[in-house]
Amino acid sequence: MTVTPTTELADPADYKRRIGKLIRDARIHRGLTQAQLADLLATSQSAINRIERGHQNLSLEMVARIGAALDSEIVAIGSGPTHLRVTGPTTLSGSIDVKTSKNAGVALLCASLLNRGRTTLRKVARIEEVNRLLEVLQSLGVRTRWLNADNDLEIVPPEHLDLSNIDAAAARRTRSIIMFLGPLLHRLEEFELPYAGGCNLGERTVEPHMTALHHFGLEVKATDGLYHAAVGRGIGPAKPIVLTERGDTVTENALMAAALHPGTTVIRNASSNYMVQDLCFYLQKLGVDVEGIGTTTLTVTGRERIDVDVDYAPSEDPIEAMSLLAAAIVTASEITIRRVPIEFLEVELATLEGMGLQYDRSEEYVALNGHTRLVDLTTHPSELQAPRDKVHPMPFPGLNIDNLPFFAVIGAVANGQTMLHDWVYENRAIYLTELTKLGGNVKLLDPHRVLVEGPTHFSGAELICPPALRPAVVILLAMLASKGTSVLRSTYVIHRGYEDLAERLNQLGANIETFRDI
Ligand SMILES: CC(=O)N[C@H]1[C@@H](OP(=O)(O)OP(=O)(O)OC[C@H]2O[C@@H](n3ccc(=O)[nH]c3=O)[C@H](O)[C@@H]2O)O[C@H](CO)[C@@H](O)[C@@H]1O
Ligand SMILES: C=C(OP(=O)(O)O)C(=O)O
Repeated sequence: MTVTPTTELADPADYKRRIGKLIRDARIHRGLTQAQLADLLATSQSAINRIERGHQNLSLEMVARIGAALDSEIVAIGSGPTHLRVTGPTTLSGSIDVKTSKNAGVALLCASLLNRGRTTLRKVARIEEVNRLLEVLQSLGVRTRWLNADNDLEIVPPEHLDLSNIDAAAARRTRSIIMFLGPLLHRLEEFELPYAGGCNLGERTVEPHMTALHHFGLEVKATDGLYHAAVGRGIGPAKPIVLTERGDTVTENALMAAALHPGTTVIRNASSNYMVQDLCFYLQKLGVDVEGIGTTTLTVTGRERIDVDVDYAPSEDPIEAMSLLAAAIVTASEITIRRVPIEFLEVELATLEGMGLQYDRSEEYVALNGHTRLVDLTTHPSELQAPRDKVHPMPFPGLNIDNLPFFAVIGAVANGQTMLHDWVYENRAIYLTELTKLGGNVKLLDPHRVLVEGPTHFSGAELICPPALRPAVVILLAMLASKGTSVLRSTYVIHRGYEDLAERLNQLGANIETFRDI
């Protein structure tokens, strides 16, 4: 990724000179010659000279390496927000692989706390949500290590977990911290966890989690930004746990609590969604008996203690696959999206077919987890019509709630009116109206219903990322189709769930520059 630090008004040559001067000052401060710094960086003295005079474009990696070599905060990559500058309209071409899912990644990181042995997770998406959870795990004394460029990740919990130094700032940036409750209730009798955070999607209850885990003796009081948890020992579910909402993370929390409960637990109205299935397959590798995977009744026979070295490869992300499909559709491009977890995208594809999307689908093959069915999809530029009926999500095997927002930008390039009904989130649909700033015709009928009228001729504009992952990506995709230059500011929320999205779209022919204020 090339990151260009900038202030909005600075001329590009000027910020290169400013960075060059910062580097020169830091080098002199460290008492190094240009040749000595060049040696440390395995480059030439003339390259350092060019950098210091502001005559050289710098990659993010190079700036980071210079910062490390000079032990200088001044040239280290700052912690300020990153922004994207998109030049469009773009036509994409080529192939792209779907990465493994954020939602299985975070569940598996939490589940690794059940195991006293070593967990190796293969090809984990290197995204900010994972980074936050790794920071929290490390602050509890868990050893975590990226093993290679394939993003294989090793996790080794300590004999005793210490919550006294928990990284509360990292914990508060993710909702997934709530999934520490299930594993922790077996290891600690009393503990505190910061409130779950994450995207701003309106009220999101944690009550179903508390009710499910109460069956395992967990009592939680929430005050002063903390969940105060106390666990009654020797308590296990006396009857099936009936979830009041078919939520993904609540199902995962109940599964994790059941995994270390040495009896049989039945979970009804369980989610059978992709991340839940990945978690179940991992639990099976830990020696936990799980029946009913892919259905809404899970029967788990847990173990008193789990201590195994285990290797697991989570499956590909259906939401990233949908994002890439949407990218191809809005830019009217022919691309091949490889490793699409087709069983979690059937309704989305059927809806798109109904709208007129032309595509080819390869034979199915199996993901590295040994279970999930994958295909490669090749899109063809197609004239789309708005769907006759509203597009609405349902728990799996319905249309995934996280895929619904992409139908806003797809509806915008289709002929006619597309109605989206997001009954799930109190406050996510509202962000889709940001498409109007790029020329879209998007009306919020009420907090849950959006009407999109197409076709749209998008044109570039400057926007701040909405504080919600999928709507933010929807805006980015519309920018790919927009004529002229667009700027999308403060993109952390996108990095929360996508690894190198801008760079990977650039490999397909997009023109997206990442920059940062200094
Ligand atoms: C880390 C992770 O895996 N996150 C996913 C998970 O979050 P998670 O499992 O945390 O989702 P929530 O429990 O917050 O559910 C999302 C919203 O749907 C409501 N609700 C849910 C189920 C139900 O049967 N009835 C109902 O009303 C909830 O009250 C909430 O407002 O599931 C969400 C819904 O699929 C996805 O958007 C998230 O990407
Ligand atoms: C809402 C989402 O996730 P999370 O549960 O991490 O907020 C999402 O993935 O779009």
